[in-house]
Amino acid sequence: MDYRNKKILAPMVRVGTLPLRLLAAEYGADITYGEEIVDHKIIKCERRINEHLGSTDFVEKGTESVVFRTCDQEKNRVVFQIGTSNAVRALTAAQLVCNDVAAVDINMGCPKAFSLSGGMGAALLSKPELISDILTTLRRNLSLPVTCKIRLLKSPHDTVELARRIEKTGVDAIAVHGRYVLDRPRDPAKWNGIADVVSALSIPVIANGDVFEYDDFQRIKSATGASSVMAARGALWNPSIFSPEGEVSYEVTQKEYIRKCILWDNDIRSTKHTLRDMKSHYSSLEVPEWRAVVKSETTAEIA
Ligand SMILES: Cc1cc2nc3c(=O)[nH]c(=O)nc-3n(C[C@H](O)[C@H](O)[C@H](O)COP(=O)(O)O)c2cc1C
Repeated sequence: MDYRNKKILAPMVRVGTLPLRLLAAEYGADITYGEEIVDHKIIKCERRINEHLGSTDFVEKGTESVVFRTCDQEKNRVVFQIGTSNAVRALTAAQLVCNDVAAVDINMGCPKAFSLSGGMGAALLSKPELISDILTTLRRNLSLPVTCKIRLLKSPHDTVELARRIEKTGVDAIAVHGRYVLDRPRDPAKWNGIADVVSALSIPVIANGDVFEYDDFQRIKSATGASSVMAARGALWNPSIFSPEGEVSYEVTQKEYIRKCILWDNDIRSTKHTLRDMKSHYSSLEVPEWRAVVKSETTAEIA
């Protein structure tokens, strides 16, 4: 996988399932990350071909619960993001999916209590030896690209030192979310913090933070010198953000999203959660249309 000059759909829990990934790609996303999946969870799964949908499913053994669904169409651009705190488990998780995805990524930025208490996400940022162990283990044992996604540390010096250490593990690229662990999403992303990492490394750096419209892809690239750019909320609110032909209306992308959720039998909780995040950006949720969505028990009802 080439990480230069790419527009990338960021990993988003509950949101970055197959329908949103395919939609983002249709509008121009070159690489699409799946939602973070914790190693313990994927390790409990078995791979099944779903003849009916034409998908490859990773289903929790003994249940019908689909933990990760993908398809051939996205095989060359989908990135499987792992939540982990252990090199052996991360490798076991990656080996299970490695023939069906284009790359694997380790989440080192999630500040949520669930991740931190399990020693995952941003908890890794203060454990450089564990980071090296995980990334080196993956790099040595997998033939597909390995990356990680970090946040900024307290000082530019610390961030750059960590990034240099990560580069030494042989990873193919590093994504930098330009916020500190304690920052809120509404705090502005610090693009200069990303620029510091770009100047210090030779591997491609993927810049992430506050890309809300098509022109922002170029803006953040010029400001940071990064090789590629990753968008999360901007792409969730309107996946056509990736389109060089200009954004289409939210009503259109929402409809397309629901259509894909039906086609790929997306988990209803993921569909509702994603629609909620999309919708709340544009209007209050105190409207009859949204109340009807909340009550819906199937995607067909939502449609
Ligand atoms: C709904 C949602 C879910 C997210 N889930 C993940 C995740 O699974 N893994 C991850 O590394 N980051 C996750 N993030 C963080 C984003 O990938 C991204 O780093 C952050 O939102 C900043 O990008 P933005 O300013 O373009 O939104 C999530 C963000 C949102 C809004």
